[in-house]
Amino acid sequence: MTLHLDDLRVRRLGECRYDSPFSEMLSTKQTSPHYVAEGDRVLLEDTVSMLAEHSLPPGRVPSFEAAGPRRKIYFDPARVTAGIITCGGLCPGLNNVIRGLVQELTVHYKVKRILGFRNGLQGLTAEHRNDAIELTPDRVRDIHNAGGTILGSSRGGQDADEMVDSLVLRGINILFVIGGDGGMRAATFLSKAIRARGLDIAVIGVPKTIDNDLPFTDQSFGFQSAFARATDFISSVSIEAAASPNGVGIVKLMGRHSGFIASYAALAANAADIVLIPEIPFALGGADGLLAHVEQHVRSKGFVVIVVAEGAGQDLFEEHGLPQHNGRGTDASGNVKLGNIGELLKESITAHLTAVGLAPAMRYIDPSYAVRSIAANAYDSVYCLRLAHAAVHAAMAGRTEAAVARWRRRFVHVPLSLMTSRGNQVDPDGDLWMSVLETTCQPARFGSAPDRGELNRAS
Ligand SMILES: Nc1ncnc2c1ncn2[C@@H]1O[C@H](COP(=O)(O)OP(=O)(O)O)[C@@H](O)[C@H]1O
Ligand SMILES: O=P(O)(O)OC[C@H]1O[C@](O)(COP(=O)(O)O)[C@@H](O)[C@@H]1O
Ligand SMILES: [Mg+2]
Repeated sequence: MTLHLDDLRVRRLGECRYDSPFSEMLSTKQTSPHYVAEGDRVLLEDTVSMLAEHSLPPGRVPSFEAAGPRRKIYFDPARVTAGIITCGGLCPGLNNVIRGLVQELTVHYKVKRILGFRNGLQGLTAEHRNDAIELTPDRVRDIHNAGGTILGSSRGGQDADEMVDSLVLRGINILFVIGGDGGMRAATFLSKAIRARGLDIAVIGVPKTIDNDLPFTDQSFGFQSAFARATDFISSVSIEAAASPNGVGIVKLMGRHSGFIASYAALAANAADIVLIPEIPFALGGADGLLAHVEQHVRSKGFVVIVVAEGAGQDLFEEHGLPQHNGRGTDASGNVKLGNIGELLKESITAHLTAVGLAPAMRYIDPSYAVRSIAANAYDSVYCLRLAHAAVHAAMAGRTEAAVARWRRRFVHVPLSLMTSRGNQVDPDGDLWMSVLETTCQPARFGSAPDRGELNRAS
């Protein structure tokens, strides 16, 4: 997809006429590698060859608006009521973002009223709009020490007009939506309804997901904490598998469409023989299939350790007429329910090894919720705080229908239309997957699984 400068423009509610409380602090700042003045931009691409391909003057090269405080702001802070919602699956750092938003809004911008809507979009329905809680620095002081979200979260759609009514009735001028791909779509959907009514309400997304499946962000917050936790489970399973005759260790990790957690955790633990991710199809049977490789590991090394992302091998259920293992259908948010690949591997590996006289000691764990419900680690805590700062600056400067993200290590504003334009997946031809292959020594393909080109042509 070729992006042009116009695709990267962020919508503004209007001219910034108020002095920012940061204007004094900013008056001495020059544009520098660490501070970008209004008007300067962060490049979309960062290699000379990619830039050269455009053959465009510097002012037309695709670039993002840099995040950060402006000297002039759009909203009069004294009249602002801000709202915050968290939606979708849990992710380490949700409370850190809430805390960062509340602190930045109150301490620096002196915003007096912040409402936390309960349980995701549900909190914006007529039934629940009055359940919102007042968020103050006192209320959020210690919340970053705990996982989860003090506001609660949910899946499932709500009526856009009813949600906009709630924003109007509760006097909201700025809404922060902390959510994943679904949450960013919901923010877009809400923004459109707000725009259709000509309302002066800014909507800013803070992208969250342990799957790291959102585009235009180097890594989503919480991802580091989540894969670090997942690493512990891989280490435990590998110790168990190694200590048992014909040991088979399987760890199933989250990752609906993207195998980032599986790949990073496997690299960090450096104990997996096989990593299976949604981006790379694989075959179970046949001379080069997964089962033959598992058998080979057990025969030569005595045990095998497999890390599998939940979205891997979904084509196997139908292809082999295998039971769906709770798959099929969609959840309340419209996400496809997946077949349980962990159970499928456990059953087929047990059957295969037993049939060849290597009855296995199976050590299978699915630590999914244990991985995503923890508090943010130190790295993510910093990241969440800085994203929260960027989100507040963006909203106060009248940006809307945008998300804040870190892109090529700089904080930027990304139009929601781009955030929801595609997913982010492990590139089978990229350096991350190459590192996985180098570490595990697994083959590039298990069996005669169709290559990606064939799959794309078929769909
Ligand atoms: N296309 C959409 N339009 C409006 N709301 C959506 C859309 N997609 C998802 N949502 C809502 O956004 C919320 C979060 O989505 P979900 O997929 O559950 O989690 P996540 O934000 O983590 O991806 C849910 O309440 C869901 O109903
Ligand atoms: O059981 P739940 O709550 O529906 O969540 C399961 C999903 O949540 C995730 O952890 C994260 O998904 P979202 O970021 O889209 O919420 C997925 O990896 C997983 O498929
Ligand atoms: Mg999602």
